[in-house]
Amino acid sequence: MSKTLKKVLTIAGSDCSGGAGIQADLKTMCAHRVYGMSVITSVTVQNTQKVYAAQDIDPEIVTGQIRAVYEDIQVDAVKIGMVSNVQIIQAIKEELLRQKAKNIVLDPVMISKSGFSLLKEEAIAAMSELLQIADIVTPNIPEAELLSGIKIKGPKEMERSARVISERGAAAVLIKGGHLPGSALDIFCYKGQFYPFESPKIPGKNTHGTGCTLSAAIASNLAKGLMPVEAIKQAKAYVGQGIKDGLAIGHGVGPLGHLNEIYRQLERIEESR
Ligand SMILES: Nc1ncnc2c1ncn2[C@@H]1O[C@H](COP(=O)(O)OP(=O)(O)OP(=O)(O)O)[C@@H](O)[C@H]1O
Ligand SMILES: Cc1ncc(COP(=O)(O)O)c(N)n1
Repeated sequence: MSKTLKKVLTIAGSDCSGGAGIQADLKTMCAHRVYGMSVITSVTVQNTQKVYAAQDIDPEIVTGQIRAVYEDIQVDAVKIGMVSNVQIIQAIKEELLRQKAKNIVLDPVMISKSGFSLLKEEAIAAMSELLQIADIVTPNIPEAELLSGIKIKGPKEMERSARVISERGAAAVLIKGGHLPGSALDIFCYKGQFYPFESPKIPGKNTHGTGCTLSAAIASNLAKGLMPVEAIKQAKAYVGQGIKDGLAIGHGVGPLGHLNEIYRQLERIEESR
């Protein structure tokens, strides 16, 4: 089992309430049956209602965590989430280059759903450093606007914005449309082509960590050998199911239901005994 088990690393911030960040990523990896590992960049103080504070980890400790993992374990894919500041961005870039990391999915996290800045203002420009090493970058609408300088109102601007972000060095760009009215339309720009992924918007308030979950699912699928378009298609379906299975936990924007399919399977096995 351990010989075929794929290993996936998340480099992200901790969400003590379990809905986003490292915690969402590890649950996603678990549900994808890959071995999850984590490098923590920042410890946030948050719940489903609000982010109260964040304590960034020393960049040397971030480097040390990445090195400790890569020196000992073969990593099949890596997802990068909240990176907080310029020094941490540089530390991640240098170490991932040194380790010749492959299958890098970058979720350029900037602002939480509750409006807290998870990336220092001066670090927004430095995000382009990470674009250059990413195989797939997954900005939401406000992040794509900041990275490309294009105001996005619909699919046309999503495509233009994706092209600009590609020109800035990202190998492939998935613009997530969860913040736009209408359906949940994401557009993937890959090797000069556009691939739309559209699904009905699921009503409800369980969308805490949708972006974290999507990027962790894409990384897990890449680790398992899926090609980018299929990896994204399956990851989007996983997020949709997670929103539908959303858990009534907390008083604000609640978490996705990650392992419900596995729980359902276990229940069926128990019932058939
Ligand atoms: N209500 C919804 N129903 C179905 N899919 C959704 C819904 N909201 C978001 N999605 C999908 O979830 C994924 C993440 O999109 P979103 O735009 O919410 O990212 P994000 O803003 O980075 O997330 P987060 O706020 O967690 O950081 C996309 O594939 C998007 O289409
Ligand atoms: C550590 C961490 N990483 C990412 C998010 C974004 O998720 P959301 O936009 O759903 O608040 C978050 N809230 N916390």
